[in-house]
Amino acid sequence: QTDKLQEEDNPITRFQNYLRINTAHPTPDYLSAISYLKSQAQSIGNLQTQIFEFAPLKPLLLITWKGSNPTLPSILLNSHLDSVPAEPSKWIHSPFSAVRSSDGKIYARGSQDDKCIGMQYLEAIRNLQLKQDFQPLRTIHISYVPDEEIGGFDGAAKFAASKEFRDLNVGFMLDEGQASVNDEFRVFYADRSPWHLIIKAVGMPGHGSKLFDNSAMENLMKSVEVMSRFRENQFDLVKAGLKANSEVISVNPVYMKAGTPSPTGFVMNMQPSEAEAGFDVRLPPTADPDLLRRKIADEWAPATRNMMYQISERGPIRDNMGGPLMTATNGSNPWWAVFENAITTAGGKLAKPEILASTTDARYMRQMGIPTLGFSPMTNTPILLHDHNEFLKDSVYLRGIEIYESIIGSLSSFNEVSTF
Ligand code: MET
Ligand SMILES: [Zn+2]
Ligand SMILES: [Zn+2]
Repeated sequence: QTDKLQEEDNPITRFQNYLRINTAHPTPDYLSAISYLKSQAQSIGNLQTQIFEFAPLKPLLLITWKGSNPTLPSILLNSHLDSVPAEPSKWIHSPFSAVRSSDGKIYARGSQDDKCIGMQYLEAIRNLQLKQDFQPLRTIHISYVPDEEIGGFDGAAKFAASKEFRDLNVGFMLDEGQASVNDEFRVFYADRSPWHLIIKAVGMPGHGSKLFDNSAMENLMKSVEVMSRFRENQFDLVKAGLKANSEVISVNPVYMKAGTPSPTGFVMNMQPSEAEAGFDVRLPPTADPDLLRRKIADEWAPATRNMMYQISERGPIRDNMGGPLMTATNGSNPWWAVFENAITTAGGKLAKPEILASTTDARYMRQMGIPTLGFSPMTNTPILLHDHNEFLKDSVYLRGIEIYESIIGSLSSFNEVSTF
């Protein structure tokens, strides 16, 4: 057969092809993702590519468009290669099929978080290269990093601390943000910091019928009650409109583990001697981590109630001066106005800068002192990251490319000598 249907090559199909690479944990296909992105860069031309491996089997792709004045600090556009897992049976389309519905919704794990921006950066550069009169003054780098969804320790953390990163002389960076449900673009100047908290109770085992004090389950449940009250108090501040979701400390249970297993489930007439629960905790940059540590030790998991706990702090929470890890969005940061103007010039409206409720790799670069904004150009879009049926509309995606053309054009042409 000679008339084999040739697949169309356009921004949407190129996005779909990236989405079809299964980069979900626990076995993200980094090699296929990188080879796809590299081939995209080659098809654009005039770009250099480098692959780093700061940890074994954790490749990182760097794409570079050299500026006419490479001595000026460069611009870095970051996105992560990996995705969280998906439960295919709960999706209306398979999570790695990137099906486009008749109303233009492209369904895929990663469509919002964050493969959209990874491809939009490239499409914007593709378009800028077609403009005869455009040549970047500053060098533009795009980084595709592994492992963001599992903390970034073998990805952005090692990258940011490397000599290779220092040599890029990055002056300003963009990383992922989050969708906006209205027609204003959202921008994020800080992230909340994640802690993984595990609390564990031990106690005397006993017959299922026996009432006694200090069982492991009783002790664990008391802690859960105390923590639920704290959670409610924080949530009340949000519900009352006093604080944004991202400005309070969130504590959400993510697993509970207890019981004596049996072939058909659990032994029902035994009270277990051990019980544990895991929590996702997020601290806004203004929170006092010492205060929370004390609260955990004294109230949430007190040794007096036979409780043990383990806090795993997932990344930095303070800057190098001991202050909150955030990027200025005022006159003290010359990049801010360039960014803001670029959005306006493209006909976009920008919402008031926010703290991100979740966490991104940006924290590692902010810690290196690099001004970093979180931005994913998705307006009028429900926030579906880590959710079932994650999708992005084709029209929103294409509009995002135009927004990035404006942003990348402005940032790379910014001629002021940096003063910080
Ligand atoms: C725990 S590190 C951050 C991973 C992911 N981006 C999240 O916010 O959950
Ligand atoms: Zn993400
Ligand atoms: Zn995510």
